Amino acid sequence: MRVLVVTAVPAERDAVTRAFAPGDTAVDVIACGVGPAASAAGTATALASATRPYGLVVSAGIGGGFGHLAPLASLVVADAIVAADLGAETPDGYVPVTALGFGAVEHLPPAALVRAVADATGAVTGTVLTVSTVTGSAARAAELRARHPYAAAEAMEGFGVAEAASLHGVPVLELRAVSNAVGPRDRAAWRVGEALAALTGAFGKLVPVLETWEDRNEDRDEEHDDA
Ligand SMILES: O=C(O)c1cccc(C(=O)CC[C@H]2O[C@@H](n3cnc4c(=O)[nH]cnc43)[C@H](O)[C@@H]2O)c1
Repeated sequence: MRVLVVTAVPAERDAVTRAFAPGDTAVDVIACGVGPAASAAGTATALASATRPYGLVVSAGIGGGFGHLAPLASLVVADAIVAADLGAETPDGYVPVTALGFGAVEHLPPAALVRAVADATGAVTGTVLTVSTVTGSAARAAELRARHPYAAAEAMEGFGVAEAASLHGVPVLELRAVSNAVGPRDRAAWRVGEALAALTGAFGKLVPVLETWEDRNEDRDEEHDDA
């Protein structure tokens, strides 16, 4: 199975790439830029121009962690990838686009794969929010936590990657290494180096997981072929 890993910036791409042996052609890692629009455009382009199809897309990088669930340098694997600010403000509060009759605000990665990734890497599982604006206040963090009680992390690309993957019928995962706490802005407190090292460590443990998952999927495909 070929895997496409999508990061925002080159430092994240290189952290993921460091985990793989030179010449391993089963995994392609690309940096598409910051935010859901750049990541959706880059992922869709990569999927559409692939000469051999991808069996999985992974949105990966650093992210903000919610409270005690996801401390600095810990890992979060998404059991739900949720667009947290795709909607409308109304007098009664925020309304997601789905309540307005449009689109989607959530993608669900394959549950068995999420469990396997969590077991292999020690990642916490939870909702990973996609935001267009990094949270910078305690009030906004509390608002997001109230709206998404299972949120473990926030980042800026997962939902864009997931929309593109969904359009192409490819399953998606999101894996984040926590560089900072979600809350009042304190850029000096971000621990980017530690988070990137955690990301490399996590991907080093993922290869056997992906191979096992591929085998199981192939078994399932054969069962379907027989039916
Ligand atoms: O400054 C650096 O050396 C550096 C190295 C690698 C990556 C960065 C970034 O700033 C990447 C931006 C990327 O990070 C995600 N992110 C991280 N923390 C948060 C957060 O609290 N809320 C939302 N997003 C966050 C996000 O996905 C950005 O694309 C810097």
